[in-house]
Amino acid sequence: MPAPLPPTTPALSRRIADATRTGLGHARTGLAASRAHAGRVRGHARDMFAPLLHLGRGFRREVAWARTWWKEATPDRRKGALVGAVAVGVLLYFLPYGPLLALGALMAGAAWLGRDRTPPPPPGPPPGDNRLQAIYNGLVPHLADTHDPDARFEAGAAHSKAFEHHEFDGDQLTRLELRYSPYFADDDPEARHRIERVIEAKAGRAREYLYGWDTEANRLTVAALPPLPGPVPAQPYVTAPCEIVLGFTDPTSTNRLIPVTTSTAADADPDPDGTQLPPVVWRTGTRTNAPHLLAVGGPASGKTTLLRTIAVQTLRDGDVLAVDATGSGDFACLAGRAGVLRVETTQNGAREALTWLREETARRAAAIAEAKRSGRAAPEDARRPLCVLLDEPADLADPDVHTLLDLPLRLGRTTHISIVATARPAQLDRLHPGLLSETHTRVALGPLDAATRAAALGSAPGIAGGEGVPAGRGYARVGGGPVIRLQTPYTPDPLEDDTPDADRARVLALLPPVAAQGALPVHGTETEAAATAPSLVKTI
Ligand SMILES: Nc1ncnc2c1ncn2[C@@H]1O[C@H](COP(=O)(O)OP(=O)(O)OP(=O)(O)O)[C@@H](O)[C@H]1O
Repeated sequence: MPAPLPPTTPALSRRIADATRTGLGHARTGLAASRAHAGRVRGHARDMFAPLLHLGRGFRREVAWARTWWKEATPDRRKGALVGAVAVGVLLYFLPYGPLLALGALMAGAAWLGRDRTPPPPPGPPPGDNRLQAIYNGLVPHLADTHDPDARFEAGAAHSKAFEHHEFDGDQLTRLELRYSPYFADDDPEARHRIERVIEAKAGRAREYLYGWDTEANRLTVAALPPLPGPVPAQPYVTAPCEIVLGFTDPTSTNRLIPVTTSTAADADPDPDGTQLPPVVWRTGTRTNAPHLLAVGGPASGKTTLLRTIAVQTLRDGDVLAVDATGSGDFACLAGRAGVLRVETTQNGAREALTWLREETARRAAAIAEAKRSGRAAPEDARRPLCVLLDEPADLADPDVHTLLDLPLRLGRTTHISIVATARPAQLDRLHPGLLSETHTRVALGPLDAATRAAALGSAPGIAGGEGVPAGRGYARVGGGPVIRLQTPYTPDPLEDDTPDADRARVLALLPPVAAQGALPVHGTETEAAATAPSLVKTI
């Protein structure tokens, strides 16, 4: 009698189940490996015997052809063929190498007949065709027009009806030229924006596109823009006096290149030799028609970093007055440096600084006018570049403070005074009208909607798309020129804890030394501001 099986416990059942699972897994893996091996052997055998298989197929076809001919031939033709075959056989028998020649002919015929006769697959649609058709279909609701004599956009039509030229890089659309109905309202920004959004949605939102609207020829050219170089670390730039590098742009947007070092603290492979990049240069002083600048961007879009970039460049041959209406102390690194007249962070301090600025403008204007009257060169202290940094001046509560800016804004060019202001998009409505009308150099940073970007730049950029715009990336419009892309340099606050050491050292090396007469403090309170107010006017 067989011994009774021991009772199964839950642990034992689990072990049995695990063992079964492991066994099954091994069996499955083994089976898959043997299948793969068999497949490989089959493949090798097929390659090795390919000529024989080819000939065999040819012989079969020869036999099949002969059989069909025999079946379909009339008795007379069969007889004729038999006689002919016997005659040829006899002839070959007596001919030197005759049988060998016959065998060769038979094999040549088999080789010919055994060739692969499967027709090549019909050519598929050209690469990117589906994408182009998707763009076309997306545009039909916006561009279909029953009045269009050429009916270029119609539901169900092929994209070639309207798309005249396209270029792809792999499966990425890089260029598209299309024609649209002459009745399309191509001068309406809203209508244009709708078309651009459809194209971006279907061609890929990750890249930026340059739109060229030729309203005379009813033609739209879309060009995908390559990514701009990443942030360039703060460094001294090769520029003329009164030239400020705001950042870098596309090579097609400027005809100038300057040498720069592109490696940052995070780079494992430093780049001591540098490279040449196309700069966005803003000119201040008398030879410009746009001595004032307004930078617009949302929170943490890089506005203050841009102001620091401008400050360190101005301090090479000019003075800086910084008014931080946000009170965040982002310009503390400038305080007390040679050439930095004052760093203000309070409302009272801002009023005093701007009052001094108005008086300084009047003094410079009078000195320059007097010098001109008497036929002398303007005195040095009336010509020294002065850059006034106003971080978010819309936060200055006292409306009278803003009017103090009117004179410096108006006389900035002749008195070598430049005002650089920043604003958040929501502050644009509250900004002093003078700041809007006199700042002809504009910068828009970070992600902004199309309408805000156009309002900030004073003109629609003609470039759209590109998701997730990082801090320091945006657009610039210098002196009413075209809107161009901009990547600002990375000039972080050296006093911030999280600034990498190499970047901190780089920015500190660019700043002038602490002034001999003693550092001016960053005023945290209005009392401190009042206490230091007399030292505001710098004696030159
Ligand atoms: N060009 C740049 N390259 C790399 N990082 C940058 C660049 N510009 C700014 N940043 C980073 O983005 C963050 C925000 O920058 P910043 O303080 O200048 O923005 P902001 O617009 O002044 O912000 P807020 O309006 O909140 O004061 C910082 O960490 C800064 O280091």
